[in-house]
Amino acid sequence: MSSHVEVAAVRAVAVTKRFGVGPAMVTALDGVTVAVPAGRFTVVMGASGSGKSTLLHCLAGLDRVDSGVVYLGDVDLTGLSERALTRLRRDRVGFVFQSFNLLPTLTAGENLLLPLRIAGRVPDRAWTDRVVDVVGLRDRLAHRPAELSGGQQQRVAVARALVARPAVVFADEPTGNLDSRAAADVLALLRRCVDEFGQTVVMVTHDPVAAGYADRVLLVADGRVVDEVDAPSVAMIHRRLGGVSS
Ligand SMILES: Nc1ncnc2c1ncn2[C@@H]1O[C@H](COP(=O)(O)OP(=O)(O)OP(=O)(O)O)[C@@H](O)[C@H]1O
Repeated sequence: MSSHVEVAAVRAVAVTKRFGVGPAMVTALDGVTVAVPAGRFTVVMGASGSGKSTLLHCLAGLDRVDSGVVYLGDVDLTGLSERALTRLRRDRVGFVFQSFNLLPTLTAGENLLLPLRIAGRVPDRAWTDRVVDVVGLRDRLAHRPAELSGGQQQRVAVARALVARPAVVFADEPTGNLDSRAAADVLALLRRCVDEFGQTVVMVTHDPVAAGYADRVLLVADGRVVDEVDAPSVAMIHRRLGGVSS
């Protein structure tokens, strides 16, 4: 038996989330209890509409839950005011979305420092330099998004998520708009953030190949986490997905 004690970076306990009312009501999360281990790369998979993005948004404090509790570290997000939640998201959470969400008028360098500037924080030069090197953007910092490839834009977005040293980086289909080569670059980059910085990463994806980069895969079906697979092979993910996505 392992004596290793897994520390959760973020946890959901009996979380329920519904959208709409009456006959149009959808239960997107149906009593989810799950822990995301710190310093690991966790991937969330499942069929379309199974609740993956809703789970990510609830874990990240982007969406309020209807019942249950979400803990980021030991902070109960459900007990926070809007203001406190906004501050916590700004200081403790990084986001990467499918659409890169960069400001077109700013350079890559300005984009990646924007959240810190908005927060009134002074960037840590040594850390920012390290992040820029890891994402491989040193010679692109003066370029605007339109002058960058999709893969490069997404790497700026990953750097932007990292510079504030968040407790958790949440990524929702970060490779969804990329060709397979750029996607592989971004996935390798996220993997490196975990291995070199001890960053906690949680990523929603449809792509079993992307799941092959993960330490753990959470399989979601009908608003529930129905399986957890450690150190999955791509073939294993295909098999398990086949079992839940009918
Ligand atoms: N804002 C919303 N209003 C109404 N229903 C919603 C809303 N967001 C999600 N839903 C519903 O909740 C369920 C779960 O949606 P969610 O986006 O979490 O699924 P998903 O697994 O991420 O799907 P996909 O892979 O297609 O992105 C779906 O039935 C969806 O239609």
